[in-house]
Amino acid sequence: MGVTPKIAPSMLASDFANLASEAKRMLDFGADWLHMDIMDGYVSLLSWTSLLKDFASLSFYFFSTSCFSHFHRHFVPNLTIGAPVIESLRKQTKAFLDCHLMVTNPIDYVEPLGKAGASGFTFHVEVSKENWQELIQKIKSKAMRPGVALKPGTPIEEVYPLVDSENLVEMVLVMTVEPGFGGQKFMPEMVDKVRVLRKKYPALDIEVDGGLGPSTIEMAASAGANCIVAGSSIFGAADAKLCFGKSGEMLTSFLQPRSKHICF
Ligand SMILES: O=C(CO)[C@@H](O)[C@H](O)COP(=O)(O)O
Ligand SMILES: [Fe+2]
Repeated sequence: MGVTPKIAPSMLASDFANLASEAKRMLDFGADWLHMDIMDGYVSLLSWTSLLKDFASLSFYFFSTSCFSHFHRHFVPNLTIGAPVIESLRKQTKAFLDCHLMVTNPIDYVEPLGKAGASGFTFHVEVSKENWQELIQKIKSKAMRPGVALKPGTPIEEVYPLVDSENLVEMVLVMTVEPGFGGQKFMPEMVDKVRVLRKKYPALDIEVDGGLGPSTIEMAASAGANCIVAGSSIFGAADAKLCFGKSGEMLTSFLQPRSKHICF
C-alpha cells in the first residue's frame, strides 16, 4: 500500500498506574490512536482447578460449573478496563480512543462508552451475529466509529455482510493472536485474511492486532493493513520514541527493508 499505516499503541501493555502519562508519552512520540482493550474476563476451567485446594473453593467450583452459562457470558479469560477508565483518560486527552470490545454483550457497553468519550467502538462478529445492525446504529448514534473484529478461527467471509452495505462498519480488525492477552506470538496465516479484505475493499480501514513488531509489521502492512496495533513491542522497546517518526508520523521505515528499521 502507498499509505503510511496508523499506529495505535495498545495501552494494555502500558503501566496502568500511570495511564495518563503513558498515553501522553505515546502521543508525544507520534501515535495516531490509542488502542484500548476492554475485556469482560472469566476464570477458565484450568484456573478453577487451582482453586480446588480447599473445600470452600471446591463448593464454589461446582456451583460455578453447574451454571454453565457462566462460561458463555464472558468472551475472554482476562479483565481489563471499562467506561470509567475511558472517561478518566478522555479528560486528559483529545486523542482517538480506539476501543476494542472483547466482551459478550457489546450492546451493553455502547451507552456508557459513548458517554465516557470513546472514539472507536470495535465489537466482535462472533458475539454479534443476531443484532449487528442495531448495534452499529447505536454506536453511530453515540458519535462513535463502528468497527468489527474477528478471532483467528473465524472465517473472513463472516464480516462481509457488515461491510457490504453502506453506513455499516468503517473498520475491520483482524486478530493476529487469540484475544485476551498482550505479548503473544503473531499468527502469520492471518495475513491472508488481510490480503483478501484489501482486495475486496480498497478503501476500508483494516486494523491488525496482536504480536505486531519489527518482524511482522511489514508483512501485515504490505498485505493491506493500514492500522497497526502494537503493545508489548512498543512499550517493551528500549526507546519507544524511536518507534515513531520525528514529525509525529509513523516512520515508513516499517515498510522498508529490515536493515533500515530503527524501531523497537
Ligand atoms: O486485543 C489484544 C489482545 O487481546 C491486543 O490489543 C493486545 O493488547 C496487543 O498486544 P501485543 O500483542 O502487541 O503485545
Ligand atoms: Fe486489541
